[in-house]
Amino acid sequence: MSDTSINLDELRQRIDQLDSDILNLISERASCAQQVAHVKLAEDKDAVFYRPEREAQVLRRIMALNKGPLDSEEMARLFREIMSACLALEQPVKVAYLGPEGTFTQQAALKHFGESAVSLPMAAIDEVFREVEAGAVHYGVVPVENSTEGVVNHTLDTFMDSSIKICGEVVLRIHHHLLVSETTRRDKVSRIYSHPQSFAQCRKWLDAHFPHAERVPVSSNAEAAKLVKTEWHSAAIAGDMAAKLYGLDYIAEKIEDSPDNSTRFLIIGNQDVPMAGEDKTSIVVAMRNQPGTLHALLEPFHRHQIDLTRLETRPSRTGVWNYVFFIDFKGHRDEPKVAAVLEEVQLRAAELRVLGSYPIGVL
Ligand SMILES: O=C(O)C(=O)C[C@]1(C(=O)O)C=C[C@@H](O)C=C1
Repeated sequence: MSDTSINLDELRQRIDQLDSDILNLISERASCAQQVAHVKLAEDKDAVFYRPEREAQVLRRIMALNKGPLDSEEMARLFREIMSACLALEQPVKVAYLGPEGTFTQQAALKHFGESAVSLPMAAIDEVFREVEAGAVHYGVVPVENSTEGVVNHTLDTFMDSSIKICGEVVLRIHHHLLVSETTRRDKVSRIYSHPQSFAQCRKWLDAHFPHAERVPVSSNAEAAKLVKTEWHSAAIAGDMAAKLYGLDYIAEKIEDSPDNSTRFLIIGNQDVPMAGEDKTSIVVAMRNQPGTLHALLEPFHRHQIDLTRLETRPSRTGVWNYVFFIDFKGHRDEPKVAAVLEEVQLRAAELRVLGSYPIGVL
C-alpha cells in the first residue's frame, strides 16, 4: 500500500467517526425539538410550532460562528434543512405557493422552509391567500417584487382585501436558462415559450441570439417547460426546478440580462411574529389626496431615522381620490421608535394597517 492510500484510509476513518458524532448530535437536537413541541402544547393547545424569529436567529448565529472552510451561506443552508426536519417532527408544515410545480415561487418556498415542508401549488395569487385565510395550509408564498421588472401589483392589491399577515420574506437569485427537450432540433428553434416577466428579463439576450424566433407568453415558466416536451422546434425559458421536473436539456444557461436579477417573495400567514433582532415592517396606508400628503406621510420616518426599504403607490379601490401607499421599513413594530412613528402616521392617514413585522430574509 502506498502512503497516499494509508492517508486516505485514515481520513475516511476520521470521516466515519465524525459522521457518527454528527448523526448523534442531530438526533439529540431532534429530540430537543420534540420536547419543545410538548412545552408549546402544554402552554397552548393551539400552539404555533413554526417560529420565524427563532429560525432567523438560529441561522444568523450559525453564520456568525462559522469559521470555514465551508462558506457561511452553505453552512446556513445545511442548518436550514436540519431545522426543517426538526420542525417536521413537531408538525409537518403545509405551504401553498403560486404554482404550478417547478416555478421560482416553489423554489423560494423550499429555500425558506426547507425540503421537509409540504408544498402545495395554487393556480393564482388570490388562491394562495384564500388557502391561508381558511386555515387549509399554515403559510403561503407569493412573489412581491423583481429587481428588474418591479412590483407584482396583483400581490399588493390582494393585501387590500385581506386580513393576512406577513410573517417573513425570502429573496431568490433568478437564473433563466434556454431549455429544450431531447427531441428538439436545436438548429431549428422557431418558437420560445415563457412567462412575460421572464421574456422581459432576457430581452437583450433573445434579441442577440434568437431575433427571429416567435416569443409566446404563457402563464408560468413551468408551463413553458411542459409545452416544449412535445414540440421539436420549440424552446422554453425557465429555471432549474422546471428543467429538472420535465427532464429538459440546457442550450444556454443564465441568460438573464441583469447578472443580479432577483425576486423577493413574502411568507404570508395568520400569526404576529415577535422581534428577531434584524426585522422589517410592512404597512399599507390610505391618504387623502391633499397637497403635501406624501411629505406628511414620510416626514415621521425621516425624523425618527427609520430606513425605508420600499415605497409603492397603488390606486385605492374604495375612493376615487384616495391613494394607497405600501411602505416597507427596517425595524419591528414592538420597538419604541417604530411604535412612535406608527402612531404619528395613524393620525395623518385615512387608514393604516400593519401587514406585519418579520425577520429580514437570512438566506
Ligand atoms: O425553538 C423552537 O420553537 C423550535 O420549535 C425549534 C426549532 C429548531 O429546530 O431550532 C424548530 C422549529 C421552529 O420554527 C424554530 C426552531
